[in-house]
Amino acid sequence: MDEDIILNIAENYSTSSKKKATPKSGGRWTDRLKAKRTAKRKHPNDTSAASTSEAALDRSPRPTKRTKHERSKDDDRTPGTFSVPTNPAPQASGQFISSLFTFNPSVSNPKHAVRAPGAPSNAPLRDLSTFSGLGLNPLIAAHLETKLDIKKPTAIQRSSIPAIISEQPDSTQRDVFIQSQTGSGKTLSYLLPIIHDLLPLSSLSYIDRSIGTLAIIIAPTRELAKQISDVLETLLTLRLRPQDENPDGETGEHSERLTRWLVSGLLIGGATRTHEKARLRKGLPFLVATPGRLLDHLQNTASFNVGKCRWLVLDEADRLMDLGFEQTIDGILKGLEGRRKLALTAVEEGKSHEVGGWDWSRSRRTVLCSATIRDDVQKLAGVALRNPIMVKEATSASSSDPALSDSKSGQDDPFMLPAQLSQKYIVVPLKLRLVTLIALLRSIISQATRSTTTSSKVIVFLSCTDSVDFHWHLMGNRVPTSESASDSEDAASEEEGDDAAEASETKAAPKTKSAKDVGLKSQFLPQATLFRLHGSLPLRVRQETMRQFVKEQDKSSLSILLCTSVASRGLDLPFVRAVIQYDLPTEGGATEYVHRVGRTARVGKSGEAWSFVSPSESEWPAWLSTKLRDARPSDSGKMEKPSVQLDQVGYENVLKSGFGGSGTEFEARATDIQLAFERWVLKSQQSANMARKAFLSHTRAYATHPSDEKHIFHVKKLHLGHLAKAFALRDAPAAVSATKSKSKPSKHAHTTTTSSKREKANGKVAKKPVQSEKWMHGEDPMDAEHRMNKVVRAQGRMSKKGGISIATDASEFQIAGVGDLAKLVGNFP
Ligand SMILES: Nc1ncnc2c1ncn2[C@@H]1O[C@H](COP(=O)(O)OP(=O)(O)OP(=O)(O)O)[C@@H](O)[C@H]1O
Repeated sequence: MDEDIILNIAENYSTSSKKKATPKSGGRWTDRLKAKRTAKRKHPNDTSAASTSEAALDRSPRPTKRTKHERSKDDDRTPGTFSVPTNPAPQASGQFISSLFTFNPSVSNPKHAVRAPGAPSNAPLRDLSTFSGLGLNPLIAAHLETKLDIKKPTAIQRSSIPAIISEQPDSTQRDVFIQSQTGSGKTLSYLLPIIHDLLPLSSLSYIDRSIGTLAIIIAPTRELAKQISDVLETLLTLRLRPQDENPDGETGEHSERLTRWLVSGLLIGGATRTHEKARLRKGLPFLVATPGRLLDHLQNTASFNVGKCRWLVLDEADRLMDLGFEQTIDGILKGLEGRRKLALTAVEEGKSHEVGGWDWSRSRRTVLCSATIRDDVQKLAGVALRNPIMVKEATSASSSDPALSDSKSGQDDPFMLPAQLSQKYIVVPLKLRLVTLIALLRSIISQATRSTTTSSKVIVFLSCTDSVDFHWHLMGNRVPTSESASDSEDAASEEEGDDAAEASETKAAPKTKSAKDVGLKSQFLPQATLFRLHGSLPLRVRQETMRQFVKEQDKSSLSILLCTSVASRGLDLPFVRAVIQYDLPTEGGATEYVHRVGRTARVGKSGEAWSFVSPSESEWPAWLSTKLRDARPSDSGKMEKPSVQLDQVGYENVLKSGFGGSGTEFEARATDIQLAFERWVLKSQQSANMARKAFLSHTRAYATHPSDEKHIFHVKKLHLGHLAKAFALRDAPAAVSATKSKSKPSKHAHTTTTSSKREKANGKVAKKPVQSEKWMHGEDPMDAEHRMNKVVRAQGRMSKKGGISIATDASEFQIAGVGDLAKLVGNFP
């Protein structure tokens, strides 16, 4: 099955790539000249022929000529099988190891230097605004300042707090839609007003937790729910005192913890239902929950006392919609309404033991938060919100009014990003993706260790769980065991806890006995600890990962988190220096991009966002920038410019920065690392399986880009043989999948799709296994490696001879000399 998919794709690629027009510009001048000459030879009368010539498609940076024999061999090649032009591989081996730096499509150079980021747009305000000046209970304001070091509100807090706590009759009955850029403090913008509203209930003589649930916050993922719950608990542990008491004294005769009754609870699955029911029975005035679990208790837990609920918050509304929670939320709204009616009827009929004084005339208010406004979010707002006020950031004290408006006003708003965020992209040939990632991470580590700030974390987004698992094991040099490889398979479903998740959580428990063992060291990334996070890991592994990743704040110890989009929404991970989108989002398009990059540049801090773009995806940056909005003031002084541009950085500069050396030395070092990774894949059956699985899952994920993005992301445009290299696979995809389908080494394994098919059709059986399989069976793979190294060295010499100008700006970030790197590679795997 897998094999068929790959074969089809590979054949399609072959056809389409030949039809593809060659760009007339971009690449090195030697390559362009070469292409032009070749085209002229083939089509002497056609001046435009260079753009379509086959020869021009080969944009090798190596300016050597291929022999006729080599050319014809290359032209016959099927995707994924590549010869080494200057050093033809021995025919006997049956396999060629593709050089990293040959046969890559040309990549145009950056058009301009990376621009300086703007002034922070989501930082706490510097004007005279204060929390108490916004009308917030001074006890809460004092607590924020003295205990949490939060002194000034952010722009969204300045808009939302007065809007939510307002006692104007027309405001108290209205719901609220909060839209604000990422990392702008949305959580406090609703939590503070809710605590402000509930705090006065502390003076009621009968108040205790048995009052039931008064505020519910719904979050789309377990991680986010846990994070909100942690913030809430910090706020609720305030020892709030009446104003006439000494705010400095921790204890005192008249000291009273007003919030003692305001207990908060977390419903996210993972715990048994019986345990959750027991907590609900005791009473949880604050509840943070994932949608499915909440609905479950609304439908099945009789003791869930929620009839007096005053607040419902739908956080990360766009993610809730992405995950298909529309109906669940509808069910929750109906469930809450039903329970309220039942409670009220019970009071009216005298069946309830209610103490008097409760204001039943006050209806529940709903707050919906989102960093983006999309049609589906507006649809949800239409269902969940009643006569909503739209709250957006007010950029100055006097502009707080314009920040409140009818919810429809934001209809066509593009997504806004923090102005201080530096957004960069690298167009990387597929074969070079893996080594470029390593180089980029090494550069970032180097900068982080030399920087005076504490930002020392990097988040790398990948397309799927298999790819996260593979890269984590590969970069951490951990050969997967059946236990570590099966972590994902036995664990809970991606998002929140339903029955299956709960059951599998329990079942997976013995396998994850070492939940603490979630970080790996990488030889190529000195001082860094590698973590992984995806929705298929058991909950306790996910939680331990988050705990350790967040805990690490020492800049001498850099943390790298490899993850899927599960980490993109709402997670507030402090000190994230950079977000790398190694794989661009397959779902959610620009919205997902905004959320992912929003993990850095939070509350006024600086941050970098890097995106890996394949040559066939080169339209993506322009497409994306039309959907984004810059939060920097425009020339006219207006705050929001229509769009923001991403800056391109040349992949060669990244390689030089990460691997150092002079001239083209970085090519040899990148090759060494690539070969070390390839050896790791060949080291064991598990590693090889993991690499293949990651490759296949990634390819499948890639095929799920929505149809309106297919002009940029189409699997047919991917050269699967080159892509295999990025998964440290030496085999062409067909051989990969053929090997996958056999538990034993395949007798039918071939290096080319066509020969494989042909021989199968003829009923012939190949006698020689491919090189990689030979090595698995005790034969030496080094011949091929030596050939590849030789080619790279030869290229280096020839590049210099060819007079290509080589930038040597690498030393700025150089963190390991040739010797160090060689030693690292030597020790790996
Ligand atoms: N007024 C403030 N001053 C300083 N720090 C603040 C302030 N308000 C919030 N923060 C901190 O800013 C960080 C980000 O806040 P929060 O997670 O609420 O942002 P967000 O807007 O919800 O982000 P996202 O859109 O990614 O979900 C938190 O660590 C929070 O403690």
